[in-house]
Amino acid sequence: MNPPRYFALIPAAGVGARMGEKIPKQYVSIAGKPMLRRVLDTFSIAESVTHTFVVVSQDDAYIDTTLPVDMSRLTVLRVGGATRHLSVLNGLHAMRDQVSDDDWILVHDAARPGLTITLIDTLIHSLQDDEIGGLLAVPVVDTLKRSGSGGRVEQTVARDHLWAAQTPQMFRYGLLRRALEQAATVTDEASAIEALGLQPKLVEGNARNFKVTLPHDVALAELYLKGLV
Ligand SMILES: Nc1ccn([C@@H]2O[C@H](COP(=O)(O)OP(=O)(O)OP(=O)(O)O)[C@@H](O)[C@H]2O)c(=O)n1
Ligand SMILES: C[C@](O)(CO)[C@H](O)COP(=O)(O)O
Repeated sequence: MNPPRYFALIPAAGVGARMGEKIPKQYVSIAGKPMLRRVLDTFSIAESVTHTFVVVSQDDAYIDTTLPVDMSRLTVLRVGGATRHLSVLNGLHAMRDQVSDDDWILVHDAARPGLTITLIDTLIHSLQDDEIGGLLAVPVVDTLKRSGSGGRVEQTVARDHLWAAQTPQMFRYGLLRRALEQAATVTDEASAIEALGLQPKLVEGNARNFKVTLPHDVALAELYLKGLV
């Protein structure tokens, strides 16, 4: 039997509504390069990753000018869906002829340009012998409040054992596809795996791998990418 391989799957079919830019946020330039291109460049130098698939929307007008010259380990899939969940699932269906059920899939948001090779390697080394798979995440450090009516605190939520999920989230192709096909809409891959009664492993990530979501996040991402923090 062939050893399992590692593939990256990048959902990049969102519109970036919360960012409020004229272009989808994955194409917004951070420290001189579109976010999505940064992510593609990082995976291109990850030696353990065999191939990267990027999912964009059917009418994406920006991807062609964002791609690197060397496309030998990169495929664009124009199969984006209405939600991140559907974009990932459509991507998994579209790549099915090129992967085996036992291959590992690393799903990573295009909106997390701070990912490093070290984080990819840490994730792979932590999970390569795992039965289920898992995800990068960081322990929650702030005290958490649940809001009630009128913007007032209804409850303080104990933060013990709470982690904020990042990506990549790494699961075997067959299991991940089945989980996403069966789940109600989920906001990450791990939730779909949990819905099968399984417990993904938490692997400590890094603050620099945060999700660029709001306009002011761009300045912080630039500081990380320029090595200023
Ligand atoms: N229908 C969708 C929605 C999101 N994504 C991708 O999923 C990742 C995380 O999503 P998010 O940060 O929420 O991006 P947007 O959905 O674009 O942002 P917003 O919710 O502000 O519109 C991004 O790389 C985004 O492009 C996707 O592939 N397909
Ligand atoms: C997958 C994710 O980045 C983990 O934190 C997050 O759930 C994506 O959420 P979004 O609402 O699609 O940005």
